[in-house]
Amino acid sequence: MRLSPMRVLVLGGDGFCGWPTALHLSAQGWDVTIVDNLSRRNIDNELEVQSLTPIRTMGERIKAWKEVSGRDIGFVNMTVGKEFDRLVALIRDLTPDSVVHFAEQRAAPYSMKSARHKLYTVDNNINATNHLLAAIVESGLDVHLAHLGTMGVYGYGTAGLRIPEGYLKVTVETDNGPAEQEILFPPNPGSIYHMTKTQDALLFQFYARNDGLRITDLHQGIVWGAQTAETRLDERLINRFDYDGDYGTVLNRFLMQAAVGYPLTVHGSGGQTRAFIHIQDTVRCVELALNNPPKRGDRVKILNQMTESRRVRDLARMVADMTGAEVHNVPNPRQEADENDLVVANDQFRELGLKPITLAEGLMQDVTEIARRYAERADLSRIPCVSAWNQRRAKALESQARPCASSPGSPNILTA
Ligand SMILES: O=c1ccn([C@@H]2O[C@H](COP(=O)(O)OP(=O)(O)O[C@H]3O[C@H](CS(=O)(=O)O)[C@@H](O)[C@H](O)[C@H]3O)[C@@H](O)[C@H]2O)c(=O)[nH]1
Repeated sequence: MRLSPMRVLVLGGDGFCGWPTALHLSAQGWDVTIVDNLSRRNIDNELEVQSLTPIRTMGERIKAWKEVSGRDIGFVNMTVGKEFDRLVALIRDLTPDSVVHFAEQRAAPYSMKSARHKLYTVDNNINATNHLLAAIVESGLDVHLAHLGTMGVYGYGTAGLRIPEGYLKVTVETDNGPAEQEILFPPNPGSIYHMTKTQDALLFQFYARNDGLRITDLHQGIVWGAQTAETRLDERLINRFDYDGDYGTVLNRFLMQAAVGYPLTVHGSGGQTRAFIHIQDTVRCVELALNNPPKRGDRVKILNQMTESRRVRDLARMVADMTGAEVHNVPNPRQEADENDLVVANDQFRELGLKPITLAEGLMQDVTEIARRYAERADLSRIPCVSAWNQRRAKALESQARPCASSPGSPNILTA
């Protein structure tokens, strides 16, 4: 029996999912090292926006965790997709059992902002994944890789199909009659960001088959909530909270908008149905994935990391009923279906023992309270989503923009 703690590298451990995951794994007894180039903080500078919650420097975060838990977390400042030799040396030096890979630009609107943002997202994300896979091979070590992927690889036009976990059963005609096969689910990304995750999936297929790498790809839905058991322990451990039009995700945005008295920004009819998961379940799922890796020689293990599907307008209604907020239907900057159904299989995590947190009012109030507590840090001019997917959407935004601001800084609402 192994007595030393399991070792894990958390790439992208400074981000919204990475930081609470690093803390959770450390609390569970894993020996954690964060690898991050702090790019998310630099993008805040570029966009001239900041996390609603006052996040601390990496040094302060790690010091606070040591004080609170008595446990050490290591930190290496590195760009995963650019510093190959350092990455190989780090893996050889630390001999991790697992690597969790969050080190990608994760916002669809940011990836669609301009040509430069498309190039950056493709370059950063695909190189990070390829460098990591090649580095694991180069190290000669048997390291399990768990990657944070997205539900968005499936697309949202699956016409009532219960979306399986990564692989689709198909019947093909052969000379001996019909035969069943399982193929990788056909990718159908809705943004450059989502497209990079579909490319990652191909890299995983190749390295698993060619080099026998053990890989888990977690197809995660939209995360909501802000805090986990560990980030709540001390204000210095607080997680980031994005509310701006590029990085804020829909439910957290609605809860924040309600808290600061800004009408809820439903894109189009709000008939878009998406998969959701609470941040506490995210960290639990990553732990479950690390504790249940595929065997060497197995195909890539793909799990749908979501707990429930909801329609955007239903979420807006729930938040409005809870808080009294107004709901505005605004022109949709995205090239996406106005209405879609979404039924998703998540049997594997349930079989591993996940007891999903659902959209209970109590937890939504928790987020609202955080938003209220830090409301004075909000810059309301950063709330509208202004990154358009294409010229047609950009024109629709421009032509329908009718500022109703009565004073500087008040909501610049677009009416449909
Ligand atoms: O103020 C808003 C913001 C968004 N939406 C709509 O809400 C839906 C979801 O948007 P989102 O920004 O919450 O989520 P998305 O861009 O899909 O991306 C997020 O969720 C993905 C999971 S999934 O959506 O692909 O399942 C992750 O991969 C990404 O990293 C994460 O940023 C979209 O139809 C969008 O048009 C609104 O109606 N109003």
